[in-house]
Amino acid sequence: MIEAVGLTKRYGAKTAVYNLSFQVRPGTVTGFLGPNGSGKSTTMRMILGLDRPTSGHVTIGGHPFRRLPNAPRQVGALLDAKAVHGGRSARNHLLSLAQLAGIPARRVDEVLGVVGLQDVARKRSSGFSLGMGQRLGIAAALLGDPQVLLFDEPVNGLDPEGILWVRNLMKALAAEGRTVFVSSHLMSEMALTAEHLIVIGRGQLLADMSVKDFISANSADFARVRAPQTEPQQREKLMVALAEAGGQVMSEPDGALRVTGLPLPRISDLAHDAGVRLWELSPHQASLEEAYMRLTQGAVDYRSTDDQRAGLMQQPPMGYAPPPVVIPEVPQQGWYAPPPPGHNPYAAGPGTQPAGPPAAPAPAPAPADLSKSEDAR
Ligand SMILES: Nc1ncnc2c1ncn2[C@@H]1O[C@H](COP(=O)(O)OP(=O)(O)OP(=O)(O)O)[C@@H](O)[C@H]1O
Repeated sequence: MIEAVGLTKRYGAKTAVYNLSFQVRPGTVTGFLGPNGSGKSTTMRMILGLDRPTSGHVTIGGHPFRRLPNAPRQVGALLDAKAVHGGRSARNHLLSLAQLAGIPARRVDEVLGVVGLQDVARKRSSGFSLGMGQRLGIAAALLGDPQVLLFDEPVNGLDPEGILWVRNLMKALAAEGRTVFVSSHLMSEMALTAEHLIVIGRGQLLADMSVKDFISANSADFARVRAPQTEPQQREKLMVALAEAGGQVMSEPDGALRVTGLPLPRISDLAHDAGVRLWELSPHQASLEEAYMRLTQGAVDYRSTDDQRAGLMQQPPMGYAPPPVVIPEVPQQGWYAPPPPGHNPYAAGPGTQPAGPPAAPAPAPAPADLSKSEDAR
């Protein structure tokens, strides 16, 4: 088990991590989430004894990393897959790590097989793709067959097959009773891999709970309702009926209505009573991404100016009750189901907007070189 108590790290005037307390338990994959610059890498580096906490402490199995007997056999980590001597072959890189940790050479060939690099084991790692480098980094983490594993963005650069492989590997390691702590920005992947989440923002704990609880605590399920778009007055009538019955109604860019606060049968009855035909009435469950965005949006440091124009900085809460006639639009595109394949009968309807991909995040300022230990920087 990993246990952090009051963990704080300051770099001069910058507080990277503040008063962080959490436990990472064995037997499950624990996801570590947070916006860029929120302190995830700094926390992982403190867990691994590479950065010294300004205050507080963190232990693995009850010991600070630096006092763990035979640490490489107990803890494996992938922090920066690029931290490899490019002139060495994959096998020689792992052999040198194994030698330092007193691990037999045959284990090197074993882990090369596990990560699927056996055929390129004697090639120089400088020629490796991003995904191959990640696999080599994962091999290094597995070398000592450790009970505790930390992975910082392990699927970075992997193709879909590689992502699936990492997902299954993390789950299998946890199912063997190991402690698996993994950071990622890929929410859809985290939703499939992790059972538990630790979420931080600006260095502080925002959530420590199961994925299921996290989603239900930070999002609301909603109904999607669509009246015939060829008859705008029907849509107006429906909006008024739903709002008068206490529903919170928001307009999606393609003209559908997103309704919270009313169960589906009630929406159906209200539409019937108002004499409005429905083209769609469907339940929608919020995703981990939506719940995450909702929780962390106040803690995002680096944001594209496009996002500001799109209103991502002032997103109204789900409980926002609009005036009966002027219905706000759902500000974030891409959070709802895509239109059906093939001919889309709603595509030409009023209020339809192209559902482009979410704006790319702004490039963060050049980060400090985290591949070196604090003492070396
Ligand atoms: N050695 C350092 N000196 C000064 N500031 C640092 C140093 N290391 C990290 N920071 C700062 O601490 C904050 C947390 O950085 P950290 O890399 O831990 O965040 P992160 O959550 O891992 O980010 P990302 O998701 O982008 O990898 C950032 O503001 C970063 O600039």
